[in-house]
Amino acid sequence: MCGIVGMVGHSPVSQALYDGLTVIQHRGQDAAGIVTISDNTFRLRKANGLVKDVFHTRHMLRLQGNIGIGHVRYPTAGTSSSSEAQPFYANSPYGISLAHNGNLTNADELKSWIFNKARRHVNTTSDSELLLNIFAHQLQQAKNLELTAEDIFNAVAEVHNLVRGAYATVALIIGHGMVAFRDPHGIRPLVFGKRETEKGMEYMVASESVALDACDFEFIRDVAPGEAIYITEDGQLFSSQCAQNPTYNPCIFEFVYFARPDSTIDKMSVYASRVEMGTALGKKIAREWDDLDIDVVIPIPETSNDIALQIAQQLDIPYRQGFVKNRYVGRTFIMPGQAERKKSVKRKLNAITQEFKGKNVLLVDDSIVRGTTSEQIIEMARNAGAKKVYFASAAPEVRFPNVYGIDMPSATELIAHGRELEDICELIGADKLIFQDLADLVNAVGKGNKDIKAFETSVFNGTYITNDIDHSYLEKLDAMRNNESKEQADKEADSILDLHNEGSD
Ligand SMILES: O=P(O)(O)OC[C@H]1O[C@H](OP(=O)(O)OP(=O)(O)O)[C@H](O)[C@@H]1O
Ligand SMILES: NC(=O)CC[C@H](N)C(=O)O
Ligand SMILES: [Mg+2]
Repeated sequence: MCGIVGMVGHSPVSQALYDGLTVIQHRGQDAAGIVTISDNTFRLRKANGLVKDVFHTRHMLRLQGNIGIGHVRYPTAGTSSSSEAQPFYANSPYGISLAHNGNLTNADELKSWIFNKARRHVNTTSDSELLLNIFAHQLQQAKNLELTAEDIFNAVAEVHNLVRGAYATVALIIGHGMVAFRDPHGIRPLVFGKRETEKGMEYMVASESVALDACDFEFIRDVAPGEAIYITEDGQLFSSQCAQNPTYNPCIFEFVYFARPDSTIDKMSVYASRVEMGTALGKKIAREWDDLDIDVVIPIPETSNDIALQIAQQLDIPYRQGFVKNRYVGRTFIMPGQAERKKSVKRKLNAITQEFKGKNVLLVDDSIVRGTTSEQIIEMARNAGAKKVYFASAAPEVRFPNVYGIDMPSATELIAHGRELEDICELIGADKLIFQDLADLVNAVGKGNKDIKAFETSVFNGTYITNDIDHSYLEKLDAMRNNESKEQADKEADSILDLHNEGSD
């Protein structure tokens, strides 16, 4: 999952963008970038790495201007090459720069369209660069040199007509301002807020509300599915619904894993939804495991902490933090390669022997995806002396690939794909295993906003909300992005793709 942020201010914005990116770092650890506008010129710095490593003082000094956007990347299309770090830039019309969270599902079609209809060449394999060029081409159709808000909204409407998939997007247009828009299903989150200053109102858009909190912006609201927000360089705000048939289908996995608990997405508190997940799963455990002989409930840090505490309370069993998390190792699931993910679990988590020795422990995680974490953690618990190791997942079995911005392209890499409970339990080495039911998960998250009639839940049930995903699409995606193919593509991209507009060192 990537993270995006954008700001229109009355004084330099680079520090607020940096701070905003730092608090949404959990959405992407691979690359980071900021672009600002000063004197009608883009100032860009982007590279592979964490926010703290990509931006040094010399870069921050270069990022002048009162308007800018930023991105943290977790690659889900193309390669991990720094040439595909964001924001991307197109020189025509006006000079546009764009950052994208999500994944387009008709990228091949769009690539042909952009060449044949717009005669534009896109040199990387990134779907986000395609999105930028489609948007740029549509803006080019405006009649007058000076763009109006209506011209911008018409361009977004045309983007919605052409592009399929998930896209929460923020873009800068030189001489005009900042545009943010969300796909017509609202799959990826996007919020905006305001901050009053002596010089006037400032605005920020971000993937998660926590970025607004960190930068002292007051939350205004979520950008609606299909809606676009346009803020001019001098701070006038316009908004318009640009999709014909928008529906509200946020990705449920944001609540399970991706988002920070202190964020609110589409009026639903991520923390509250995790507590509800704990209540529901606790009830299921009490219902289904009649010979309840659990001595202690232990979370697998960090995302499952709130869920495990609630399960412990529900079952009236002690809760202990039996694993210590190394604060210098990031999230393992969003690391780009399986080898690195596997190595990182032991570097990240270590057991406190006293909490395991001679006890029946219930380990709780938010989800089991590839099984990388659960398998190693259960072994660690046994090595620490646990008598019995039970395992609970706050999400149902993940059985289907994701095509909307979570890098799970290959069904065969998912431990629950084509397997039933007993097989999965045996594979991860647990004494007992339990998964949340999908209806309970939907209910736990949906409690916060009764207007959401359907979440994007494809990884659990194989129903893709955009209705354009079939077997052959998934086969192609698998061939292109399974572990081996990705490694190969990354190697090739590093050696071939040296032509890109990266900010210099
Ligand atoms: O079955 P797997 O493929 O291992 O994926 C699931 C695990 O990965 C995530 O943790 P991660 O380390 O990414 O981050 P966290 O610290 O936020 O829990 C998630 O919370 C699970 O623990
Ligand atoms: N996770 C995301 O949102 C990724 C955005 C885009 N598809 C990329 O790979 O850069
Ligand atoms: Mg985890």
